[in-house]
Amino acid sequence: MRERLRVGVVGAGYVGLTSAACLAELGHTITCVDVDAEKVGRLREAEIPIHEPGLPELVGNSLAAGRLAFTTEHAALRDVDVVLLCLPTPTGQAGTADLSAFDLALTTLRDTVSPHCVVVIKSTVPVGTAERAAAALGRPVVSNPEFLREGHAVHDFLHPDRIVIGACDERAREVADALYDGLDAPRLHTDPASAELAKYASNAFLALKVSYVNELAELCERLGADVTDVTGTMGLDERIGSAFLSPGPGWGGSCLPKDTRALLHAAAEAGVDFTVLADAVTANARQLDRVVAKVRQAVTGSDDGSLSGVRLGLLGLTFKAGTDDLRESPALAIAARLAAEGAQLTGYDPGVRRAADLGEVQLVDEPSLVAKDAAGLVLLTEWPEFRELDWPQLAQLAERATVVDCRNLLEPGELAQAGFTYFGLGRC
Ligand SMILES: NC(=O)c1ccc[n+]([C@@H]2O[C@H](COP(=O)([O-])OP(=O)(O)OC[C@H]3O[C@@H](n4cnc5c(N)ncnc54)[C@H](O)[C@@H]3O)[C@@H](O)[C@H]2O)c1
Ligand SMILES: O=c1ccn([C@@H]2O[C@H](COP(=O)(O)OP(=O)(O)O[C@H]3O[C@H](CO)[C@@H](O)[C@H](O)[C@H]3O)[C@@H](O)[C@H]2O)c(=O)[nH]1
Repeated sequence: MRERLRVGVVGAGYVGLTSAACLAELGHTITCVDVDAEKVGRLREAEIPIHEPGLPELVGNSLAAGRLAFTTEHAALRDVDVVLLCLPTPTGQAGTADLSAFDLALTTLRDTVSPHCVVVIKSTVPVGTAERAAAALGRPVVSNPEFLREGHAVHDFLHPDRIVIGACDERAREVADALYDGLDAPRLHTDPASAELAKYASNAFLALKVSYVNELAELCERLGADVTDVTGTMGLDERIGSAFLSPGPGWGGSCLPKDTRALLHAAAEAGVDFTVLADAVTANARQLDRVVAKVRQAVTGSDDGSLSGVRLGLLGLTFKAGTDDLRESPALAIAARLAAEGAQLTGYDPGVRRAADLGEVQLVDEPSLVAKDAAGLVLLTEWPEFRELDWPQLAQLAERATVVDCRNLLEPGELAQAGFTYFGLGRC
């Protein structure tokens, strides 16, 4: 018999909302608290503020079944068996994780939850946070980091590669374990510090992989090799694996940049010179310059040509395909650099409907408007639908039919047939 728990979820963002909906699907009863009253109002109507496949259906079903409720009142957590902390931990001073929202929630919980309630941290937090929280709350606190990817959040939560539970206390560990009854995934039981570090170590390793492949792509260009064939060969080695070997405009999003900064900060504080990670971060910043240099060369035909007044169309603004998240998007960082050089930018992204924080980019709602009179198109996000665009028509609309494909998404031969001069990354 599976244990049904009364679960409190604090924070209704990508992690909190996904956890709440999926745990309700597993049969638990969920009360989800968020300080954002507007968000809570929309969630009560099953209006989902983020783009995550499957999430609207899960939230709608569980709301209707009475297994999921949203509130702004932390007091609603008085009788829950377990509380999941899903609060934001953005970059703070000098690269550390800013724990102010997290600490505020702890203060509120201290006076709210029952003495038997088990507290579980799902936010990504520095090593030692669970121990500090345990002292503040006067009870054991479990570290149970989340590994879901944006755009695949529901799938990743319900089919995780692993579930990590870091606990010092046996009962707390058992309660945290029971949350996931019904999921078929390897479980790793460890101490809170190891669980906390495992999360940062995983994200930092993913960042390393992409920085490696981005620099490799440049080497391929210089040596006349094709990066797709090089990484294709590497990826067939099980020790390397084929994931995270696609060159791009740089890694971004709400997690990899902030988590690498936080881990570097923690390493420095601990007196560890984490050079390989520091270099991966530097390489990622350099990748933005590489892309700008490539666009300049493609559009002006010279390494020092001026982009002033040049009209460029951007395809993709989010940090990757399948999400509406613009946080730390390399596409927007590249746009800012191009705009600083005087380029006039229009942008289209199937995930971005409102003109929010787009800097100098004028958002248009169809790709043909991006191509119209453009001196070049820059593909920055790997939305699959960009492959299916009417490229011959876009070539007609553009002032000059040039495309810089920063995701190696398009078929160079097809683009040439459509009339485009094509530039990819690391392709000969
Ligand atoms: N986004 C991801 O893909 C992802 C994946 C794994 C782990 N994480 C980690 O999970 C944590 C949360 O990330 P996220 O992307 O879900 O954040 P988010 O910004 O999408 O959501 C955080 C939510 O917490 C709410 N909030 C802030 N203070 C609160 C308080 N005192 N009480 C109640 N609610 C409060 C905010 O209003 C917001 O709705 C971070 O530590 C992040 O690093 C994120
Ligand atoms: O081959 C690749 C793979 C990824 N990226 C880029 O790397 C960034 C990160 O991508 P991804 O990891 O899919 O994004 P997130 O949804 O932020 O997920 C990461 O960050 C989450 C928050 O911590 C973790 O839970 C996930 O496991 C971890 O993959 C994006 O800019 C991608 O475009 C590439 O350029 N090439």
